Amino acid sequence: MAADPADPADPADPADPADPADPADADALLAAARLIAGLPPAPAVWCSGLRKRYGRRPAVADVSLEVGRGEVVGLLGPNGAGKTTVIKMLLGLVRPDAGEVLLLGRPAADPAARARVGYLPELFRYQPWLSAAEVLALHVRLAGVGVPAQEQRDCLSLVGLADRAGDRVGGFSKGMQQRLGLAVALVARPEFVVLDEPTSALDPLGRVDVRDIVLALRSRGVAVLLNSHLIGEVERVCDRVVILDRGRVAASGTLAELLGRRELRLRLTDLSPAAQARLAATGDVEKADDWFTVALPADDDGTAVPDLVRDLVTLGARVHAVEPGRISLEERLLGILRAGHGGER
Ligand SMILES: Nc1ncnc2c1ncn2[C@@H]1O[C@H](COP(=O)(O)OP(=O)(O)OP(=O)(O)O)[C@@H](O)[C@H]1O
Repeated sequence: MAADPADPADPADPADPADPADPADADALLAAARLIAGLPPAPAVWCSGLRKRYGRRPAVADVSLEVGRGEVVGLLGPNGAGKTTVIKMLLGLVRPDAGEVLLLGRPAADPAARARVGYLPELFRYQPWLSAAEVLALHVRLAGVGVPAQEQRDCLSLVGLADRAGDRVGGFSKGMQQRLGLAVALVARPEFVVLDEPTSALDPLGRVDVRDIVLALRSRGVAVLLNSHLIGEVERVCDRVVILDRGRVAASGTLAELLGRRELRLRLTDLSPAAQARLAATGDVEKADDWFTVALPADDDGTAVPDLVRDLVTLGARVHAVEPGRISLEERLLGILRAGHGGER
């Protein structure tokens, strides 16, 4: 007989709650609890199909991404690409028009999730009448976390503000305010840290400090989402990169995936016109003395290099050296953005 979901006594009724006093239900509850405890923790953040429009202008057209626990992900893209808007939607600060977000496995607006997130916004101003130490203490209270005073002082030392703890924030330089913002993002022992342009006002030493801080966070299993125009910074610290362009994900992947073995350097002599044409047919070629750098096709299935070398030799070229070249993230980023704009930028 089919189960009757309307019958409260029917065990198949999904609305009939488990009774912990019933040994069968208690065993099932225990098994479910063990199953859940054994699951890996939810990603630091996950989103799918995010969209946001301001008036008639789409700021974010369709963005899906994930930051795993202990992972450092870089967000790159030109001005106005939608990076800050995505960040704000991930943190429940801007309501998406469409799409879903899970922050540490919970809805983005859930205070329990937000209390475990550290955020350095792109634009911020702290209360100018408070001292740096008071600003930190205030944020610790807002996060509802007990952080001892010594740990708060350590946090100010970490960002290089130990000797300015008692000074009013109103008298801080831009870089010092940014350092304080970083301390605020870190002080409540977050599991996920979002840094929106954390080094825009920092001197070179400050930038190195931020890099070290991000790497230290990762080594403690803290996930980081880093939005920065400093591509070298992203390249040095990020495990993965998401490139946004006009509100969409233009590319994403690990640095190895994005940069890959997409170029080949060859030292060649006795290059006939036919061999030169064969080289040019592979991809863009740059020449410096006897060295040729050729871009490999993005869809290379592993045959491009052996086929090229075989053909060059057949066409009479002398092949002295063949080595993989690695383009920089900056070159890759520009290539992706130019391709997306039909080469008009
Ligand atoms: N509050 C807002 N009201 C109206 N338009 C907005 C608002 N916030 C963002 N936008 C628009 O949304 C688009 C994306 O902006 P966003 O700040 O997310 O870009 P971004 O990639 O962070 O840029 P940048 O690198 O310059 O900081 C832009 O066209 C911007 O003008």
